[in-house]
Amino acid sequence: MTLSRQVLGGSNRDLSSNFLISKLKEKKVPEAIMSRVDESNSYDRVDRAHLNGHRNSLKETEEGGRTENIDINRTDSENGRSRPVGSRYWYPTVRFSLLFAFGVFVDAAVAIILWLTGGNSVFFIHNITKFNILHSVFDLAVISFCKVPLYFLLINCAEKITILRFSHPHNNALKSRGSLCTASIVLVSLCVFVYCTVKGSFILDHYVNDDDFIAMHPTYYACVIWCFVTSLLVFLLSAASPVGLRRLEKQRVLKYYNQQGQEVDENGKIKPDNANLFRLIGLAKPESGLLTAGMISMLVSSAVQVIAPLYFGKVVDAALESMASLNRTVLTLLGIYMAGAVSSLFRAYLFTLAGQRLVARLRTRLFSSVVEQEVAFFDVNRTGELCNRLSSDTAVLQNAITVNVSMLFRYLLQILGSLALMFYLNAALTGVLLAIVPVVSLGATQYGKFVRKMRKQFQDRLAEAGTQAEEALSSVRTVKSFTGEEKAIEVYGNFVQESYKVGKKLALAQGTFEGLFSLLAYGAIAAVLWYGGKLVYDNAQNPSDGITAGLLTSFLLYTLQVAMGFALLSSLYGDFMQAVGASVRIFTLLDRKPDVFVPPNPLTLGTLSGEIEFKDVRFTYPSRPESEVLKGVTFEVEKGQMVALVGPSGGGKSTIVSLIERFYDPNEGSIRMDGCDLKLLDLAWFRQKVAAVSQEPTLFACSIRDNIAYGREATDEEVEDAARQANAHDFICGFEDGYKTLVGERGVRLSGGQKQRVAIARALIMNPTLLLLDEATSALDAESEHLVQEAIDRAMRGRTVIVIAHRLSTVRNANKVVVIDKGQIAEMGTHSELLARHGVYKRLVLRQLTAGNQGLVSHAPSTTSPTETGHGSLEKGEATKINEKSKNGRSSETPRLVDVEDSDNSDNDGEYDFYGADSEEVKLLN
Ligand SMILES: Nc1ncnc2c1ncn2[C@@H]1O[C@H](COP(=O)(O)OP(=O)(O)OP(=O)(O)O)[C@@H](O)[C@H]1O
Repeated sequence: MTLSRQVLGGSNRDLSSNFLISKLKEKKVPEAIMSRVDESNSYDRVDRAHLNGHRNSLKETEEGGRTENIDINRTDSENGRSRPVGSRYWYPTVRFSLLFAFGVFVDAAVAIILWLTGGNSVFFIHNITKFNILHSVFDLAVISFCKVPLYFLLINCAEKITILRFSHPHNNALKSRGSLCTASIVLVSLCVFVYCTVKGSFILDHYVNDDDFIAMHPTYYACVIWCFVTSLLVFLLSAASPVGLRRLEKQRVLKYYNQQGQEVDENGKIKPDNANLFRLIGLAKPESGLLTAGMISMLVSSAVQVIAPLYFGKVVDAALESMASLNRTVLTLLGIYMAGAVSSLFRAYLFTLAGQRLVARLRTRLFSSVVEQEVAFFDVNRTGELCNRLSSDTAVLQNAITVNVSMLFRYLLQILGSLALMFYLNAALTGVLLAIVPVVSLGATQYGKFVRKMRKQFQDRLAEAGTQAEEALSSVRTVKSFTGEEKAIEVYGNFVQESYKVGKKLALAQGTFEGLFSLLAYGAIAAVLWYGGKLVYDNAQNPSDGITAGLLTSFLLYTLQVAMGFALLSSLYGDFMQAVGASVRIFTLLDRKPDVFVPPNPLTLGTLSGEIEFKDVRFTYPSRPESEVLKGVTFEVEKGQMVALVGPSGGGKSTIVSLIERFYDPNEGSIRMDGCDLKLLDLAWFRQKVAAVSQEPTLFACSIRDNIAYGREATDEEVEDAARQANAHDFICGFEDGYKTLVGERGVRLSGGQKQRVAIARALIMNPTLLLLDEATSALDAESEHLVQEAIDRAMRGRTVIVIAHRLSTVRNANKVVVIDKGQIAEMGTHSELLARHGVYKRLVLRQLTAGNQGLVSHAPSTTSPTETGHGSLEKGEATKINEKSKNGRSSETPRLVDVEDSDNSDNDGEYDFYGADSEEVKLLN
């Protein structure tokens, strides 16, 4: 909805309102708004706490002076945030009072035009000089002229009082003033309606019963009918005005402003100007050349459409005249149609082409805007929904901005051109037709509103169903393995059913509207036919009277054309409203700035050694602000070191890795790379130096070669070299298409182990300084695990590595083991140091081993039996002992997480000597 009018001003009594006003003036805020702010009225909604905060921050800035140092913890303004200092209500442009005023204006204009049409004739003069209620419509024109300012004044006053009453519901003085205003509107409209009805009845009575009745000019009859119909409508609208005006309370929007006068949200984030019609049309600016050419073609084709019925009539008259005349007229008509066909071809081609170009550009822009969003954005926005924006919303805009705009102009030209010619052909007949138009238009507007609401609901339901389908289809393996097909079908079916319910209502509304519309349209045709037939009859009696049969034919065709034009226009209204909805969503995405701190001068270091320092890092996921995930984590990783992160599931290990990749920024504390805060580094440069291999790597649906070379341009040799290092070369060569083998969506055509090795090759080809690993274990068979482990071991050499460790062999080799528990560092040291401490780490090792799991971090129940476990996972001795333990009554197939204290105190007596591979460890565990 286009919001433009600000009515109430919020000002600040605490902070000098002069300050706000001067700031607003600096930003060239329109005078209208300024005066409202200046009013310092009682609708003040300034958040005092915010203002005080703002005042403090101002003070700080003044005291601190200007400094070149960037305080990266105070990123508010850089991220487009500044506290709101005031708020105001904005009201929609298209609201009751304006619609009412517009309607009254059109009503008066048409009435006056109909009166003036009788000009240059004796009727016109007699109308004024010999005024008679039965023969003049001068009185109707005067009433129409006078009622416009009166209604404008009254409705404006009523609206102001209604708005004041929103804040002062118990003010009796306001209440009575409001009632007086409303009563005045109703009274005036009632008087006008009564006068028009009485006058109309008199004229009708005399027209039908009085043989001496002196006929009026034809348009004066139309004027009487018009005034009767519109005065009834205005009276009904006046009676409904209290309800219409009160709706403003729901329609108004509270907007917040910062000290610069920019619109912000409650949190102070600058809000983009999301959707207005000009911006929507502005999207098509690059296509202006095509659209102009299309418009010219459209003008020609519309002109043909307007002229054609005239020639239809001429053909009828020519047929009654002579054969030669008929041939000539039909040939001319054919020529006109040919011109119309050629121009229609160009019109359709040019507008559709412009639409296609626009949507292609919009989709690319939208996709790049979405992809550039911070990772947290994707935590709260579902992929299916975003895909919907890209596909359906852009398609709606494509049609609205190009094809629908062309249709709008076409139908308008068709209606206006036809009406002009109709007036030219016979003004009285046109007047009869025009009297029906306002009723139809009002119905169409109401219908448009209803359809807009229903379509939005329908689209929303459909989008939800689409999201469900996308989720189920993209995880079809999981769905099938849990025999979730029926559930997925049911869930999808429910959403489709919901959309169907709305669709049903929409269908009913559409049917009802079309039925009523047809009734009115055919009624109009019948009325025209009757009156036209009478004129043809008069013409047959006396050739100087009435009209010819050909002219009536033309007139009927014009009537159909006007009726169709109106019908199609009303359907366009729904489409435009849908486009406005889609544009709000699209502009919101297009305007959204990624919530990531970008330093003014991003740094790139000459060399990156890979030293990392976490200093008192605290972090909360934006999507779950109530629970802090990292609670003051401090540790260091030296150059070339391998650091293992271990700890219970959900402790925060992956979060640490995500923070290093800068998917998120810490809320407090800092992460430094080679002594430099991560936030100050050039993000793209930094990410080139870091490679991550996750437990379940995602591959793209392209060839193996393209997957390996995803991070950078690489030669075939480099790709092959990386694949060799990752133990992937042999299996790739085993495929028929070798490196050109397509891996399928998310790599479904490769096994888990193969996928991981391709992912390792993809990381290695980047030659990263820092390698982030999430070791995978459970999903692989012994042989793949061995190959993957070997590839990982090789990849780790000569780099700084942070690994979320699952294997004893990994932690044993780590320079440092960091135990993360409940978002804090529980312990830190080498494997043997930690075992000697009898703390969380030791308990963790015992628990996992007792449960028959080989890992230090259990994510999923292991399906690998201990005897199958290869060298990469557990040492031979370790496997044997676990197996023995299984035989002792604890099945390794059903891992049991025993109570930590239990396992520590009772179960471990002499049982955990599987560390026999290393006698020191065995002692420590016992
Ligand atoms: N994107 C996210 N949005 C909100 N909360 C999250 C998100 N990712 C993780 N969490 C929460 O943060 C906490 C730590 O998760 P994290 O994945 O870092 O743990 P972890 O130690 O790596 O666990 P695991 O070993 O099971 O992978 C968990 O409580 C988790 O629910």
